[in-house]
Amino acid sequence: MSLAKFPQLVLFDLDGTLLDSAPDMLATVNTLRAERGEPDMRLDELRPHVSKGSRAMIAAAFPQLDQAQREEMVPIFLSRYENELAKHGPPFDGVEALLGAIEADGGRWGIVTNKPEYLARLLLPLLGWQTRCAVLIGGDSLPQRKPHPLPLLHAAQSLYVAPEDCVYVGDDERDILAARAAGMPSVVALWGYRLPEDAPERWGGDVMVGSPRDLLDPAAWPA
Ligand SMILES: O=C(O)COP(=O)(O)O
Ligand SMILES: [Mg+2]
Repeated sequence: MSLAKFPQLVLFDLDGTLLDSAPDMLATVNTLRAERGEPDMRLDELRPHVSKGSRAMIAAAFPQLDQAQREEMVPIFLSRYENELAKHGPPFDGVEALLGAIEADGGRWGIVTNKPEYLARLLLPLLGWQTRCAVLIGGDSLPQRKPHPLPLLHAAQSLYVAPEDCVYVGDDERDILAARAAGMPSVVALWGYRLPEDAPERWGGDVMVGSPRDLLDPAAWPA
């Protein structure tokens, strides 16, 4: 039997890391496009933008709008997305097994997302995670968001764990930049959302992993 253990606190990004939210985002975008008489966008067109946040998705879905018009659409996008939360996109395959394995090992896990906190909090009970997630920080919970290290440092500190004893798992460059700035080891989640020009091997993560199932082996985590 391996003596390796999971990190005592694992912090996860949400969209593109724990949750395959791209289909929910696609339903949101297509509702807005239908309201404007525009045809549906395809999943493969929207998916690469999902971890870059609502503004990036709006820019991808409505390239004809100027900056001010896109900004006006942000609250409308978020309110439409509230109707689609966890309706079309489940956690990625292997995520439930991984969270269960961390818990069975006596470890804790939490979420640090750039999504507005109220939306992330609405998702927790829909996913059955409300009593299991030890800490949740959203993009508007603190004065700074990822790639700033503050959300990761705050999450670790709130549970009295040193940053170097945590690991952050995320699918976007800003996730890895935030972890590095926080002095926290990081895992690049290659199963998530990326643009063709993104180069995850250059982000400086400690390990790159292809599937949540790969992390079921404690030896796969940063040493
Ligand atoms: O909504 C966003 O900005 C993306 O969310 P994430 O940080 O969970 O990937
Ligand atoms: Mg993400």
